[in-house]
This record gives sequence, C-alpha cells and structure tokens, in this order.
Amino acid sequence: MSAPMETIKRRGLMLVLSSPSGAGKTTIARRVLDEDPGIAASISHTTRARRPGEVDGRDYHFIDKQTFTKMRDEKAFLEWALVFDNFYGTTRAPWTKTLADGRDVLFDVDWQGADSLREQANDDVVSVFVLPPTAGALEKRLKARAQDSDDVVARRMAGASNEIQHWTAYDYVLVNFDVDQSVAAVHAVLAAERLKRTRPAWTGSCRGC
Ligand SMILES: Nc1ncnc2c1ncn2[C@@H]1O[C@H](COP(=O)(O)OP(=O)(O)OP(=O)(O)O)[C@@H](O)[C@H]1O
Ligand SMILES: Nc1nc2c(ncn2[C@@H]2O[C@H](COP(=O)(O)O)[C@@H](O)[C@H]2O)c(=O)[nH]1
Repeated sequence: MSAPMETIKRRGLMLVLSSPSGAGKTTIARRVLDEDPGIAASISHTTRARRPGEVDGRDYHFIDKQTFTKMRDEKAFLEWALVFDNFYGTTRAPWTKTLADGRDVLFDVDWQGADSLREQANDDVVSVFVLPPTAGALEKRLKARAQDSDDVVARRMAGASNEIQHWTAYDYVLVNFDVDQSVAAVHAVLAAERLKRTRPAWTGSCRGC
C-alpha cells in the first residue's frame, strides 16, 4: 500500500441549497447545520429588511444599498444577485481556508448564485434543489410563515416557476414533503459526497509506509 488512510486529507465541499421562496430550504438548512458539526453556514449580506425574529449576523448581515454597492464594487462578493428587488451576496472571505482545512460550507442562494458558484468552483460544489410538493403547498407555506405582506407573497409565488425552471442544473433534487425526511436526505447526500473518490486530496507525506 503506497499511502495509508491516515495520510488522506479531504477537501471541504460547498453544499448549495436553492428552491423557490417558501419551499423550506432555510428550515432544512438550519437543522442540518445544528445536527452536523462538520458544516458551517455562509451568512449572506442582504439589503432586504429584517423579518421579525431574524438576527443580524445569524440569519443575514443586514446592510443598506449604499454599503452593498460599495462592497460589490470592491469585489467583496464571491457572487451576488438581485432577488425580488433586494440585493443578496456571498462574501469571499474565509471560505478558501475553510475548504482547504476540510470543513464543508452550506450556501443558501438562488439559482443565479448557484450558477455563479459552479462557474467559480465547480469541483467543490454539490447542489441540491428543494421543490415544494405542489404550488398550493408553496403558497400555504409562504402564508403560514406570516412574515411577508400579501404583495410580497404574491411576487414570490409569481417568481416560483422561474426559479423551478433551473432545477435541472442541480446534482440532487428533493421534494420537501416532510422536514425530517428532507433533512435526512441532505445528511445522506453529505455522507455520500464526503466519501467520493474524487474528493480527497493527498497530503503528500506518507507516514509509516
Ligand atoms: N415540509 C414542510 N411542511 C410544512 N411546512 C414546511 C415544511 N418545510 C418548511 N415549512 C414551512 O414553510 C415556511 C417556509 O419555509 P422556509 O422559510 O424554510 O423557506 P425558504 O425556502 O427558505 O424560503 P426563502 O427562499 O423565502 O428564504 C416556514 O414557515 C416553514 O416552517
Ligand atoms: N444569489 C444569492 N441568493 C441569495 C443569497 N442569500 C439568500 N439568497 C436567496 O434569496 C432568496 C430570498 O431569500 P429571503 O431570505 O429574502 O426569503 C432565496 O432564494 C435565497 O436563497 C445570496 O447570498 N446570494
């Protein structure tokens, strides 16, 4: 054997979750992050107003348009997009080191963000598209969340089919009937992807062989 198992160092992966607004990806993401210490969250910056219960620095970094534009012009974002009239962006900051250290990172971004991350880091990206069971269920969830005005819910429903059109670009697709089952499915994706032959990087030093 030319290289014993302990010399294998796995590179971290970028788990990208997308869905039409309200399908449940934030709910699933929070559970996965709570239950798996091996994955960290990318906290996006946004110009959207904070919803009741959202915490700055935990759910998002809430910033004004001027600050967002300045950060964008200074190339602070790995990717950014305009979604439902608000800007959202993923900062470049520490992900390079996190991935090199073998830690995984979860990105909750729309299809534009997913495309951009694939363009820049295709080998590291594992993408999962979350579908609602039906359009009716999606509307019910958006309304039950009770955090957006009727107008905003209507705009998000109107944008759902555009978002859904992009599901074929994703590695995995799951229909979020039940949160527990969906969380288990994402854990299964992570477990399999972490074992992929193509993912480990050799450290180069062969101790004891
Ligand atoms: N499987 C499910 N069954 C019923 N309700 C669900 C399910 N999954 C999530 N929900 C509920 O649906 C609502 C929307 O979920 P969530 O905020 O996670 O959606 P999202 O996809 O992250 O939306 P957005 O893109 O707008 O951030 C929440 O009230 C959540 O509790
Ligand atoms: N391209 C990006 N999309 C992002 C980012 N952060 C969140 N999002 C997406 O925006 C919509 C709306 O989110 P909401 O919290 O206002 O409901 C949703 O699809 C998110 O996935 C980002 O940094 N880049």
